[in-house]
Amino acid sequence: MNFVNVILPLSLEGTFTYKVPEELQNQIKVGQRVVVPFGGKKLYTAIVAEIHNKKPELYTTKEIYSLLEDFPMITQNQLKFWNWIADYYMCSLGDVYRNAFPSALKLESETFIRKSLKNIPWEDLNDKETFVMQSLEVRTSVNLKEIEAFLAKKNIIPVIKSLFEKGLIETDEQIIEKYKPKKITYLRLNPEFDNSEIFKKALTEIGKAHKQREALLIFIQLQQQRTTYIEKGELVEKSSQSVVKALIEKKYLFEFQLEVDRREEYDDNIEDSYLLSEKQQKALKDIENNFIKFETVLLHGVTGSGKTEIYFQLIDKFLNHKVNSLLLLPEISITTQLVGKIQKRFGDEVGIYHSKLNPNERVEVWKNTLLNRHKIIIGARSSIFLPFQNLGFIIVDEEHDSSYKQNDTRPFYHARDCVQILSTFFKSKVLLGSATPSMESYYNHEQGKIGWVELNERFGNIHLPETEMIDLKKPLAAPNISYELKEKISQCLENKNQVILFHNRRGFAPIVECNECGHSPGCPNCDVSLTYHKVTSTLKCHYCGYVRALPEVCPHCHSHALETKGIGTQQIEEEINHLFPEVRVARMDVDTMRKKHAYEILFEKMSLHEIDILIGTQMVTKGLDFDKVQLVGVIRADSLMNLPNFRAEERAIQLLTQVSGRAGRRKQGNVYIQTFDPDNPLYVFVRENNYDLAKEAILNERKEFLYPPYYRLIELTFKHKNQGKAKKVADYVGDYLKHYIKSPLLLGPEEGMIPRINNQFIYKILIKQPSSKSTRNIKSYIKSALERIRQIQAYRSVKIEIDVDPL
Ligand SMILES: Nc1ncnc2c1ncn2[C@@H]1O[C@H](COP(=O)(O)OP(=O)(O)OP(=O)(O)O)[C@@H](O)[C@H]1O
Ligand SMILES: [Zn+2]
Repeated sequence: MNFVNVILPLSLEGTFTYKVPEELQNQIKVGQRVVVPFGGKKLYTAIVAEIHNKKPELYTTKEIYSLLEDFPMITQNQLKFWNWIADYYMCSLGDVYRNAFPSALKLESETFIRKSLKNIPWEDLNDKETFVMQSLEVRTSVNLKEIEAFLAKKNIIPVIKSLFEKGLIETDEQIIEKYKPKKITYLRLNPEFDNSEIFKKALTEIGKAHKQREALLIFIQLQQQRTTYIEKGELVEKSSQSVVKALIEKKYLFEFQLEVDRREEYDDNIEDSYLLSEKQQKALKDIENNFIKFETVLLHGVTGSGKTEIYFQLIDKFLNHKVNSLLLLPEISITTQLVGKIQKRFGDEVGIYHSKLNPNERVEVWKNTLLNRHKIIIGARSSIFLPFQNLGFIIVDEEHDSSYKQNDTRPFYHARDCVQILSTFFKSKVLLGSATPSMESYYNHEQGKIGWVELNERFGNIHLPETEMIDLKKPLAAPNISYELKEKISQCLENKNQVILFHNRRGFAPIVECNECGHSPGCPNCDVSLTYHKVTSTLKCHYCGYVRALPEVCPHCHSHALETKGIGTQQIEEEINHLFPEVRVARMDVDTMRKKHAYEILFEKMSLHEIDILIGTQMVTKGLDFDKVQLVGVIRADSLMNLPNFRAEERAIQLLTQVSGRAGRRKQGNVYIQTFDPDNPLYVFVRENNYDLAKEAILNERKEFLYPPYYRLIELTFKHKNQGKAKKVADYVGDYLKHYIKSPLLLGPEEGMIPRINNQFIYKILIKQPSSKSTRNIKSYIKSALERIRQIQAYRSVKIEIDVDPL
């Protein structure tokens, strides 16, 4: 067994073979981290995927440099899971590795150079070479990135090469471990002082240094009281930095360091579980019965029905059988109320994993999971990648939520769907929960693949809120607030209750337009209009981040007739402040929630009733559970329906149902939906709380127009800064695929909905396939089309992304 195949953190197909040096042969295991050279002098951290003795015939193998630890960081199950993801989502194993593994554990290679021992013949060097050698006079070693500061990038390699050939420098690869364990400094007494004679003598030697003597006595006292080590910080606090330093210098005390967990211990009281209501009890029983027959069960429980409590009791039952659980939540909910609730119940058994953790905290949760220290993991979508031990139960809360799909970096996976595979490795049970289940889950239920449990009553037998439509064509109290809504808000506030208002656009106004010439300032990098942010008096692009000051005159015709069109949350806030000057208003959107702990502060204020009206984007629709929210208002429902996406209606109904669900969770509440089109049949479903009927309508349409869940989609995106090139490659692939896939199932290539983002022109191809069929063939056609593209030099620079099951 002297070869290994490893996974490199690169977007390259397959694994790579290396030779194992003799001294490592007995130590190497699958799943371990190793350092390997790749592509010239670069070093990477790779993961061992396979150990074998098949010597590659076509090339000579390089050797592994070193092992990073003597145990596997990746489990066998994870390797299987990574392979499945790479295969299904059509990306490389390296893409999965890069995304699934904590960044702090992936070492980075940087080439360093240092001076050799040879004398420097300064007069023979050209000025570029002189620069480099001078920098090495002041520092022993410099990396190539730093040289970019004084030499043009393209010159660096030739200059370094020449100095190298002259024997003046040596290159030197250094690996930088990014993960820094947290260390605490402790103190101990000089062991010689165990002998009381020596100790007495030492005390006299301290002489007049009273403070030192005092500190030493405090230390001894502490040590007698404790079974643990004494932290240096504690003694410093009781005495002073300089005194402790002196004691260490005089060798009365010795310092030493230990690694500790960054995870803070939960030291509050543990709460008992609640008594379930009759309905909850029944739902729980139904779920358990369904698990006898099905691996996956969906709990369809209306908003406020107490699904969380049912999750906890199931987790508890699994825990009693020594089985671990994973609770997945949409990204936003993770920073909110549920985390506190689960910690109150399960204390230190819980590990939390999400994107707001810093890299070191991520490593710790990873290691603790590997060591089976967390019996329960609560996390956002990326937590499916943790090295689980003994995972027996997985819950996907709000399973319909689109944040389970990763859409910014490869792999473009959907956590809910991946969980179905993950569970087969562990033979675990999966519970999906939602008040507004996805069409995919309905379909799976129809197909007999998953069990289904209904919980159609709110906890405490409280009625779901009463919903009314308000016609925006009637006179208005403010540009976007009807008299009726204003009146209802006043009443709600008079009764000392709280209000949530939902609008799906952030900023002040999506468009600034000139009334003279019709010009609307757009983003220079993208084909979109800039959004006006009044607070900062700027125009921002929500796609690439471009920002400019609001121009005083029209950039096109120089008139002063610039006006804002459309509305954003900032504008609603302004109108509300104007209508209710005495009232405490807060806004919740990406712009206000950027700071760390912004959510916690806002939720605290909401629970303490220090906020009367909360205005926000989609963020306010998810999971919030505040006793005093009696009124929910939707500013403009039409803007949800009119999005050009086949999922627009499904999403609109889900959003309206979810946001309505924030109202009246302790006592029946009210929902007011403002719209220009109150007769739209979709609103009937929302008003009557009839999600089942809505789902029928949506599913019929999906079937007719060949969309999910009846058809699977694969979307190809072509991007290039040269429009012609992007189009050419898209056409080439389209023509190739036409041989195998016929018209209604192959759409495009066509321009992206936004034809240019961040200076990249975009073309798209959409492929459909009946869900009953495997996508294997389609995927192989796509692969061979892309292989052909890679053969053509001129086309290689076009970026091609494959999105399997796009949302
Ligand atoms: N058995 C119980 N005893 C006491 N309180 C309960 C019980 N079950 C639920 N509750 C309370 O009822 C409220 C609603 O429950 P929960 O937040 O779990 O609803 P949900 O089904 O998750 O709703 P949503 O889908 O709207 O998020 C919570 O404040 C919860 O603490
Ligand atoms: Zn832009």
